[in-house]
Amino acid sequence: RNVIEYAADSENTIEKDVTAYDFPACQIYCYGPLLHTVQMANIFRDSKTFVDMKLKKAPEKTIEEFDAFMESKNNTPSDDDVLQFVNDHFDEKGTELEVWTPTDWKENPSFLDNVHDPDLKQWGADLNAIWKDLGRKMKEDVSKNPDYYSIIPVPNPVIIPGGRFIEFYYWDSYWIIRGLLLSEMQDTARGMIENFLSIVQRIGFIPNGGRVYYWGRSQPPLLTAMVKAYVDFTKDDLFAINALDVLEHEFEYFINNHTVQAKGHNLVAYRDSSTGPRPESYREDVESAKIFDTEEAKEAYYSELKSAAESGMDFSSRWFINSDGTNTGNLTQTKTRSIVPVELNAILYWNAKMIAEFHSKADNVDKVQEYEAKAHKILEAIQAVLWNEDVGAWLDYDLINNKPRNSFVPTNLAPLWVKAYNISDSQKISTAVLKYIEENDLDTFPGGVPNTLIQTGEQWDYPNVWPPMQYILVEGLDNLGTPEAKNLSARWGQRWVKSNFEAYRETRSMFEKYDAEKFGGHGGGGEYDVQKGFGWTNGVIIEWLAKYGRELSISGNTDGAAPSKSLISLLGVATVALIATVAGRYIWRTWFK
Ligand SMILES: OC[C@H]1O[C@H](O[C@H]2O[C@H](CO)[C@@H](O)[C@H](O)[C@H]2O)[C@H](O)[C@@H](O)[C@@H]1O
Repeated sequence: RNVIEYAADSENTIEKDVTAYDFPACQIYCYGPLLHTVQMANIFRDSKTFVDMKLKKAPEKTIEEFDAFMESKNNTPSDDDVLQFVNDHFDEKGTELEVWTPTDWKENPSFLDNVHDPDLKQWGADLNAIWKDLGRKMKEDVSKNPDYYSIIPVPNPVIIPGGRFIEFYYWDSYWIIRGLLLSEMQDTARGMIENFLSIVQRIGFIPNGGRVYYWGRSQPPLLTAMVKAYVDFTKDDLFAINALDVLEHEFEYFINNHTVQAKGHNLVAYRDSSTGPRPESYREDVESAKIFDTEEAKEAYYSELKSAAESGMDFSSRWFINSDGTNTGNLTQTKTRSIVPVELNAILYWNAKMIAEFHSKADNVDKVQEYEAKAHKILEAIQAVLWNEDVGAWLDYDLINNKPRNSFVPTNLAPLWVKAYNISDSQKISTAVLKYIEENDLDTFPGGVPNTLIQTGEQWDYPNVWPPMQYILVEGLDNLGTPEAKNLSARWGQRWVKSNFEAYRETRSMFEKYDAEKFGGHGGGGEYDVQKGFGWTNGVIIEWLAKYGRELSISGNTDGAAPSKSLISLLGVATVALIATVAGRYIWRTWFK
């Protein structure tokens, strides 16, 4: 049965989660000799291009013709031969989609009334208009002939991230949906959430993005939070109540498929259930896997890479564990499956709390107790394994060396965002966390807080700064509620808005990531060019224009970053030298002349 047949089953109780074999299109786009031959021929600059192309003939027929083609070329076709085969059998990338103007788009959403600075107001209006560029609708043929496409059919149009990402991405959609709600586009937001609910009903979980080749992994599970955002904005409690079965299913899917043990507690870690290299970055993975001698070792490495992709942080020194147990090294030391990540556990705690809250709206007393108890267990585990009193933050846990990973990542503060701590400890945590921020010099970067303090060339490492991570930090500090934490939160939020504005003023573009070192600078590195658009970036800025718009002004636009500790010590040395020189001269003149 294919995904459409799953959808047609109205009862839709999912007995198992899907595998690649449930998607006939997977024999083209997820694994096998055709995928290998085309991706290794290096005919497209971006490996994602090929897996996004539509088939001209049914998958089985295409495979048959591919086998004949290989035989005719003695199994050694030239790159030009392969290109010819691709042109004969595939349509261009993206032909399955139409640009879609959201029907509920409004010219002057009320968040703009909160923005007083005229330049920022105009920028807010420009961002609101970008929703129209990022709207995509699937052509009817996709649901009639899903086997001809790698895209996963969904009932409603979507807002995409932009650039090379022309399909939905799971965690990106959380910030997109919040931005849509503030832009008064409730129908579009609801349509996207309904797409996700239908995907869980058909597939059992939400894949990384809207393509069959992402079938083996998810992304940070934010569907329940999307429903919560929708209900908070619309007060439509019934929407949440009706979604409960699906939300529970997704929650259980994560627990059942991601649980690991640490210090006697059950926690969750990212993982992937497919085999082989990432189809969308096939050649890159095969190349970097060359250092491994055996097929088994290569396979384990592919799994680590795909698990890192499930985290959304692909790739980063955050996931490196080298032989001495530290995170220096390179991509081939990626060991995602052996690291207990702070934010994934915090998000699951949050999901359990929100599911309990939705059940309480329906007076389902037993279910409220059940999910409160699940939340409590996760919180206990987070407290016992991840919170680190000495450091003043939560730390990922290394299951190979059985020790915390004391290295900065914004997710170390993710429990503040989802309130995964004892609220009565707020003052103590605030003191500890602010000391941690100070010690790591995190307030000194003009372009935002970097994702790590280690430079590896990977896109989720220094100096790149990512919108969802700024959001987690800023909202987390705000939630903490102490005056000091709230003050820092507002400064970081406003700095981010100003820096994004500076980049926009210079380039007229919104980027997927930015540069911590440069106020108004965009990010780079990793395996593809920096992308523009950009869904989550726009969502976060719209939210913070609404939040800070009355007090924000960009006249004399500067970062307001604190001087770094190294700069302070440099200034200190310079001051001492100056005083010594002046004093020396005085002594020389008065005593010796
Ligand atoms: O093609 C390489 C990788 O691209 C995606 O990851 C990046 O973009 C996503 C969309 O904005 C974002 O969700 C993710 O955090 C980024 O790292 C994709 O999600 C990966 O699976 C893929 O391998």
